[in-house]
Amino acid sequence: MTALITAQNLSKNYGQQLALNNVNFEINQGSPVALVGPNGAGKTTLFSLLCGYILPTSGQLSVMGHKPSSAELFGTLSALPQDAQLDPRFSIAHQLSFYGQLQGLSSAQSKRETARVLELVGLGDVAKQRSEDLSHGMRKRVTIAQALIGEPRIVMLDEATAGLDPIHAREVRELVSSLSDKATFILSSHDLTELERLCSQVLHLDKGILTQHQTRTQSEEDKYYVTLQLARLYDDVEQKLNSLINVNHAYMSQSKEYVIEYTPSVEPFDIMLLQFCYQQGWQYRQLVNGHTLENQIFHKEE
Ligand SMILES: Nc1ncnc2c1ncn2[C@@H]1O[C@H](COP(=O)(O)OP(=O)(O)OP(=O)(O)O)[C@@H](O)[C@H]1O
Repeated sequence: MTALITAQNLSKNYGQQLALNNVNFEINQGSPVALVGPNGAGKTTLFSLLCGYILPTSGQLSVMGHKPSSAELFGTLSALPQDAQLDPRFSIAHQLSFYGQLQGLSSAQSKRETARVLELVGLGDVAKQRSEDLSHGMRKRVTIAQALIGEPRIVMLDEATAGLDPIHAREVRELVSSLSDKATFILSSHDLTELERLCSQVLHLDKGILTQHQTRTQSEEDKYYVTLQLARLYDDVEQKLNSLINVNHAYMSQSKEYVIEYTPSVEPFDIMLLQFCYQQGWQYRQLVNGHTLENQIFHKEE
């Protein structure tokens, strides 16, 4: 499969400030991709490079085989900035049609396109309303509809759920998931856990350095690991886990959370472990096969 986006030895300096440091990655068409990292990690810089707003200091970036700012990519990639606002003076339909016309659609085409994208985000009935009549979550969905005008193949959403309450944030995630067959979404966020289930690939940036991680598919080397989260702190958990016959090594990865490497046997290890928790009187919160993504990224210990 040809990659949709390829970055090779990509670096970006702002004067003395190194924002991206020799970054390499590939993004294929399909499931959403998460771009995660703390403030100042380089996420916006990477988005800006992909959009062709700025040029790399060194290295190559290719979007569908073209340089980001090239004319061939017009209309195939869209980006929604974190602080995208709707104009309170105009109806939703009026604004979206205007964006359609900016993309080169005729008035009639842009009206049809507006109806299509509003339908896609489940807001076909708000076309005549103004943004102030809509909830926060609905406004966000309208801006996502705006990003879908012209059927781009890549849609980049910067902090799509920032400032939304948990219910609206979940709605946006579900919307992105349901639209994943229409475009490849790249979502940036500070919050890894919110994107872990939605995205199949995570690009983790920190101080301009990138690491790539696959979610969902469990790698071979992760096969005989489980991550156990207990509901509370108990005494000597690590020691007791290490005394179990099938356990090769258990360590506390963070408060109340333990990563356990085991040797498989006839009895499924997870059942045995839960029975052990029950015998010890330990209440558990969750048991995950393999390392959690958070552990893969932040707790590469031992
Ligand atoms: N125009 C600029 N001039 C100088 N330095 C900049 C510029 N833009 C970004 N930087 C610096 O580059 C680094 C990466 O910034 P960037 O905005 O890409 O990070 P980010 O991950 O998007 O952060 P946030 O989550 O806070 O938006 C930071 O150290 C930032 O201060």
